[in-house]
Order: sequence, then C-alpha cells, then structure tokens
Amino acid sequence: GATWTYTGPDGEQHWPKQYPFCGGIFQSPIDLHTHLFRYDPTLAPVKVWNYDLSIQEQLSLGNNGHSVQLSLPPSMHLSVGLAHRYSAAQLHLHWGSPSMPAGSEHTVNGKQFAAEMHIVHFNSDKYPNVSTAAYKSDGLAVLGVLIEVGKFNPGFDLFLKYLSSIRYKDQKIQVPAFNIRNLLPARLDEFYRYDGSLTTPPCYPSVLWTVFRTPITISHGQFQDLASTLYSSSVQDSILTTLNGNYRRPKRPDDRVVLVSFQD
Ligand SMILES: NS(=O)(=O)c1cc(-c2ccccc2)cc(-c2ccccc2)c1
Ligand SMILES: [Zn+2]
Repeated sequence: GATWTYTGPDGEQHWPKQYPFCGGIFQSPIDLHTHLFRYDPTLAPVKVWNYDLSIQEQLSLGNNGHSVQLSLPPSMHLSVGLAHRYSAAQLHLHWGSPSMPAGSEHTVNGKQFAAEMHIVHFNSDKYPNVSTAAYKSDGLAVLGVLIEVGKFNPGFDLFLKYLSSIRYKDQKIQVPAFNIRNLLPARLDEFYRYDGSLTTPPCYPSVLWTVFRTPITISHGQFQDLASTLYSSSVQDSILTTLNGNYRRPKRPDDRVVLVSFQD
C-alpha cells in the first residue's frame, strides 16, 4: 500500500489525501478531558477470556515499519458488557523517542504518557476476520493501555527481549506465548469508553475504544529498548530510520461524549 509516516511530507496532516476517512468524523485518538466525561453506572467491568495463553503456543512478533505487532489467537476474546463477542487479532504499541519519552496517542486532561499499547479485537459474532470487520461501524473493539516509565515490567519483557531480532521492517519471528493479562493494569473496572477510529490509515471510524484509567509501568531501560531498537527501514534500505514517535496527535472530539465507569 501507499507509504504514510508520522512526520514529513507523508505525515498525518497529509493522510486524508490518500485515506479520506482520516479527515472525517469520529477520529482517534482524542484528549480524554474531564468536561467530556459522563459517568455511566451501567458500564460493566471489561472481562477478558483466554488471555492466559499456554507457553506451548507460538505467536508471530513482527515489525511492520510503523509499530511492533504481536499476533493473537481468536480464542482470546472480550466481553465488553455489550451484545457481541470481540475476538483478539493483534496487539501493538505507540511510543515516543529516547530523548522525548512522551508517545501515547490518548492523553488525559492534556497529559501525554510515555507510550500506549493497543489490543485490537474484532466482532467475531458478525464478521469472519479482522480485515472484514475493520471497516464496519460495529467491527472493532480496541483496548488502550497507557504506559508510564517506572518499575520494571516482567510481562513486557516477554516480548521486548526479542526486538533485536526484528530490527527491520517486515521482519517477523515466532515467540512463545504468555499470559497477555499480565500486560493489563490490575483494575479493568475503571476505564474511558468512546466511539472512535483506527489511529492509523485508513482511519476507519469503526472502533469502540476502551482506555483503562490506570497506566502500567515499564522501566527506563525497557522504554529505551522500545524506542531505540527498531527501524522503519527494511534490511536492504541504504538509509536507516529509527522507528519511534509513532503516535497520532489527538483529534477534535466533535460532539462526542466520553463515558467513564468511575466517579472518583
Ligand atoms: N492504532 S489502532 O489500534 O487503531 C490500529 C493500528 C494498526 C496499525 C497498522 C499499521 C501499522 C501500525 C498499526 C492497525 C489496526 C488494525 C485494526 C483492524 C484491522 C487491521 C488493522 C489498528
Ligand atoms: Zn494503535
């Protein structure tokens, strides 16, 4: 497909020319700020099923030139307290740069976090796979986990330690599966919920976003590994470009409300 980047001539302000939805409505991310919030007592805690993958399973870990992506089996699924089952497809990350450890996509009252993890699920009651679901208004449910620099995170290390094997675009390896629940914050009952889009081209407005209130932490060293190991260039490229700063800036909320599951 066409090339798109986060800065320069193919940067996000140019995305709508090749990907019209990127200039459309219900775009993500947004700044999750207090006066958009509406407390919704009916928001049920997010329940994750079969996240405790067996070490016998193997997952594909790849560098797609825009992020590091871990494939996930559809046996993992969500019930977001809604009518449909959402099965897992992949998880990936967005992060800042070694000198600027601020690279989350969603911000909270203007605060940007060091990084953000997205676990992409698709409505498997209605659609056969994630690609078909991606452009349907009820197609996707993405879990967003905000990431701060702090205590070392053993869960994250289970895939961060392989980054040096996928330095270049389109490289991928098989890694032993692990308990994906360990990548989530302790509390799954406190979250922001709103209707939005893919944060990368083609920006389909097809995502039910659930961003957990509590950030998780990774250590400074883990952040530096994430922000300095990968290239967006392929192995044959003569110029090596480090892959970082891969986050879209917050978009206008338009007249959207952010439902929150907590009152404080
Ligand atoms: N940021 S996101 O969660 O909205 C998202 C990012 C990317 C993405 C794409 C390229 C490079 C890196 C990240 C792909 C998807 C996706 C969702 C459903 C089906 C297919 C793709 C979703
Ligand atoms: Zn993402």
